[in-house]
Amino acid sequence: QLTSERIEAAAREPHNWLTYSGTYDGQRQSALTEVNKANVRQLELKWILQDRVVGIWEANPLVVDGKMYVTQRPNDVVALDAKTGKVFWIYQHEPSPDTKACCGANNRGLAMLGNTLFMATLDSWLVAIDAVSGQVLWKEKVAETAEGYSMTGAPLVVKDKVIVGVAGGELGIRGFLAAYDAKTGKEAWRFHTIPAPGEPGSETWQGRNDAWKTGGGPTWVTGSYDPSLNLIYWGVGNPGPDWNAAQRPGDNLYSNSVVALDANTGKLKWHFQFTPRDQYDYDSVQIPVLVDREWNGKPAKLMLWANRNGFFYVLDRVTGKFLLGKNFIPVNWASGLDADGHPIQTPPADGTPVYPGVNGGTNWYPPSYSPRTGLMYVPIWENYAAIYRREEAEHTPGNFFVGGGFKVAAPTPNAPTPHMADSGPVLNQATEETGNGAIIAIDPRTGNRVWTHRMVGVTDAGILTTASDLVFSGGRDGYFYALDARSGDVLWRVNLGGIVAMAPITYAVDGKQYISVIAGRNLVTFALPDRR
Ligand SMILES: O=C(O)c1cc(C(=O)O)c2c(n1)C(=O)C(=O)c1cc(C(=O)O)[nH]c1-2
Repeated sequence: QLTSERIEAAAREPHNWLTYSGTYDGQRQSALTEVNKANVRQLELKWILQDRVVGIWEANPLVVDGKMYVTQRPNDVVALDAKTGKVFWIYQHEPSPDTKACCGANNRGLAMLGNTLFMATLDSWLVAIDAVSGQVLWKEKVAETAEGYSMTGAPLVVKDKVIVGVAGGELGIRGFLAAYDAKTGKEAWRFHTIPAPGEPGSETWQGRNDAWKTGGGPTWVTGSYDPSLNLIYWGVGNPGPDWNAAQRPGDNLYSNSVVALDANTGKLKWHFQFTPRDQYDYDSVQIPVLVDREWNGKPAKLMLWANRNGFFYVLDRVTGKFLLGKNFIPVNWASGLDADGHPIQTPPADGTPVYPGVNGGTNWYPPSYSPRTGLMYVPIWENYAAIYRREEAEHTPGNFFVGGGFKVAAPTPNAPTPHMADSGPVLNQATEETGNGAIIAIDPRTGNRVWTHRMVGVTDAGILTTASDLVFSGGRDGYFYALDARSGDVLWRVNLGGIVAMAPITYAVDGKQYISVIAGRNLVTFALPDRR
């Protein structure tokens, strides 16, 4: 039985991976050390699970007491033996073909409580599934496909509730987070990321009277949770329409913000907006990384955030106060941050390149933080810009509401596979991307880069760190890497032949450490050779 107490203390059972980021703090750091710098080169293939569908596979598996649970696109759930890869059961939900998702039939994984798994489906159902039998226990409709909503993120279980976010920032939605009773599926609270007239924040929507109704603010990546403060932290995406900010004068709260909500009631405790009145699609949906360490000589509860807009931030997570900010790549949409962390916006002239481009300096890819090195590890895109075209957007329910378009500014030769190339019922917005991917280590005390590991092409992969000072990640070039967490040196790499588009995880069964990563259609699991 997976209790909420066990999830809260997940760091104490590193043989399991109990929630999206491994632990509630979003650090994606494992205490397992069997695989270390000296032996990582000996990692060998243990088993592979192949997806039935072609397309980018972004799911984060959960591992609970020797069993693994993972989703496959569009909305299959697979239960398997974490040691051998033997499949126990597969549950298939076929999302309604009417569903429009901006960026592919993505699904990033499950949440679990007790013996129940929770999946948010592309057509916006929250489905509760019995982890033993694969049977549906209950299903709730979270939002309407016809209004432009979809769901691609993994839910987050907090105490007795399941919290879900929505996608649809390009489709004229009004974003929200919703909490459901894990047993019954009854809705417990809903927090709208775009305030209605009269609510606090509504003064930042000075456009047409109903601009807030189609104001975007999606919540498509899983947030973090601090049990000591009982606060849920969740990133909010772009305002709508995306490119034509002229249609929505004002700062457009709570788009491109982090919101801190009371976990019991969904009431807003504080917010911090990274990109007011965005016109570049800088969704601030990155995973909030919660870190307890000294700040100015005193113990502090911090939040670290490398944002899609190209800036790295340190916030006080009790109050939301801005402590430090610095760009981690060259940017030209802002000349810097003011004393409160607000960007000093310097919009480049229309028709000229904006850095970073539409995919940002980083995106949804999970970062990692190691309390051992004190460094934050971030997958980034560099040398990557977009030129925007802005025009009047007209809203029709369920259709794209973007107000223009963009093209990638400077395609590099031999650009890698477009990551939004996809087929099926889902519409794609972007067809080409370029730039260089890298993994960087940032020192939170200064915001400076400590090291950079450059890749061929860009990356969609998140990062796992371990207490043996290893950094695992991959790229669109198909390589899976182990780097030295202190120097960034490549200790081991293997070509898996497909895009690595999730964060690796690690777990142990019968005392043996495994490392799983998805590349292309394959979930590949490695371990050290068995001792004979
Ligand atoms: O505004 C939204 O609702 C929304 C949703 C999603 C998604 O659900 O995957 C993406 C984006 N925006 C987006 O801007 C983006 O760059 C993106 C990349 C990806 C991906 O899975 O690689 N999804 C999304």
